Parts: sequence; C-alpha cells; structure tokens
Amino acid sequence: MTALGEVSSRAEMEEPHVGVSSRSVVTEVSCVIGCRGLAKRFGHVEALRNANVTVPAGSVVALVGDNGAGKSTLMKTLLGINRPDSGHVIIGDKQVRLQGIRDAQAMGLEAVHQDLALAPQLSVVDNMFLGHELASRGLGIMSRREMTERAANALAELSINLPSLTVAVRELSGGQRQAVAVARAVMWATTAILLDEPTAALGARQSEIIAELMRTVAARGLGVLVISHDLPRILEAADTITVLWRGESVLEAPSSDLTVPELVATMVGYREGGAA
Ligand SMILES: Nc1ncnc2c1ncn2[C@@H]1O[C@H](COP(=O)(O)OP(=O)(O)OP(=O)(O)O)[C@@H](O)[C@H]1O
Repeated sequence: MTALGEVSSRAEMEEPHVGVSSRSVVTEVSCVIGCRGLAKRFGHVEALRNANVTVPAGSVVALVGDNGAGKSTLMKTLLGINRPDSGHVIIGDKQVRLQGIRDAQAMGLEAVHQDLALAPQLSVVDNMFLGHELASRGLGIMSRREMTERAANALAELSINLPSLTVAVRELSGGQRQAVAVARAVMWATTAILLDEPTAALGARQSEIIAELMRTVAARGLGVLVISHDLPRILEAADTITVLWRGESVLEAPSSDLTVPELVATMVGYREGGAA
C-alpha cells in the first residue's frame, strides 16, 4: 500500500479544523473521515449545500435521508470521486484536497458501493485482491498460497464463513457477496470504510450479519460510514446518525437518543425552527 507520506505530494494537506454545525451534538471528537460545509452542484441541481459529518475511529456513523438528499454525492465527495465546490473534507483530523479515489485509498479509505465491484467469474481470493494489484506488488510477489492465507485471515477476523475461497463469487449468496466486498475493504483500509446501502438487496438474516460485521469492523478501530434506508436496523447498529435533507446535514445525534418516527420526520420535512 502507498505510504501516507507519499500522499502529501498529491493530496494537499491543510490545517486541522475544529468545530461542527450548530445543530450538531457530537462535538470536538477526533475525525478519521468527515467534512465541513460541503457544497456541490450538478448544473442547476444543488446536491449538497452545507453537509457536515464526523466519523470517529471505532464508530459506526449512519448517513440517512430521503431519496435525492445527497447521500451518495456526499460519500463520493469524501472519496475524492467528486470535487466539492466549497467546504472541505477531513481525513485524520486534517483538511485534505483529494484529487481522486487513489488519494482516498492512499489515506486508508475503502468503499463498498452498491454494485460491490466484484468480478463474478473470479474466486473469492482473487476478488479480495481485485483493484489492489499495485498495492499487492508493494508487498512483494505473493504466491497463490500467501494470497489465500491473507484472504482467509481477513475473512476469519470478521467471522465470515464461506463454503470455499476458490469458488467463483457468482456462486455465493447476495449476503456472502456483500460480506466479501466488506472484507476486501477492511483488508485494505487503515482508517475507515464507507458503505453505500450494504443491505439494500438482502434478507433479514443477511442484513443482520452485515450489521454485526460493521460493529466488528468498528471494534477493530476503523471508522465506518454507512448509507442506509433501513432505519430500525441502523438505529441499532450505528453509534451516531447524520440526517441529510436537501443536501444539508440537519441533525447529527447519538442513535440512542433517536427513534424511527423522529428520524422519518427529520428526513422528510425538516424546516429551520422545527415544524415540518
Ligand atoms: N453526476 C450527477 N449529475 C447530475 N446530477 C446528479 C449527479 N449525481 C447526483 N445528482 C443529483 O444530485 C441529487 C442528490 O443525488 P444523490 O444520489 O446524492 O442522492 P441520494 O441521497 O444518494 O439518493 P438515493 O437515496 O435516492 O440514492 C439528486 O437530485 C441527483 O439527481
């Protein structure tokens, strides 16, 4: 993996930033990945206008909001896929200007997008290394046995049981594929993983397993930022919830302080001053 020191030549580091939005109740915490005052337009669409999120190490933070609220845009901006029009991204308590996804990866971020980006015809082991061929080379030439061992360890650490590591990924269930994508992200991440709707296509039991997996990942010290529409489950799995409403973060609170009806009301009808 690229050493962090190499990043500064590509991702411009700025001064550490403190302070969060006035409605935030999560203040002055260390931030492995987050942002302050992000704005992003696509033509006449204001996808983000004042987005703030803070993901501390060892925490699961859920990003919720109605369709079109800006959740995916925010995640892509945190990953350097989108460039913000204003505001800034924070990684490891420092403001950074990411030039692309490679910068984000070099700073220890890994993402699991909705399409999972797995190669169905390749084995579990090959998928665990997919997209990280350059980083793997940095580890020296790995034999097939070493790759299999490394993948097996990564899966075992997350208590992921699969029928075989040599089976093609297309033969796994949806939940097992999702688990492989999460395990790959965790294997390469050193600061945080970002998950876009990891349980959208899963049944109840498989969704439960992925929720447990997020807790396990956080317990290992990584930050976890997850987009979810599954409010009951995410209230249980996340430490903190951030609500986006029309591109603006309007609520950031410990999940233990929130209920599903409160979340829904905030997601669909937030108005400054209270009433929906
Ligand atoms: N590349 C793009 N070009 C033009 N408009 C975009 C682009 N990406 C997002 N948008 C617009 O920005 C707004 C926010 O979209 P985004 O996908 O971030 O919302 P979301 O909260 O993730 O929605 P959903 O829950 O439906 O996935 C939408 O109006 C969307 O159409």
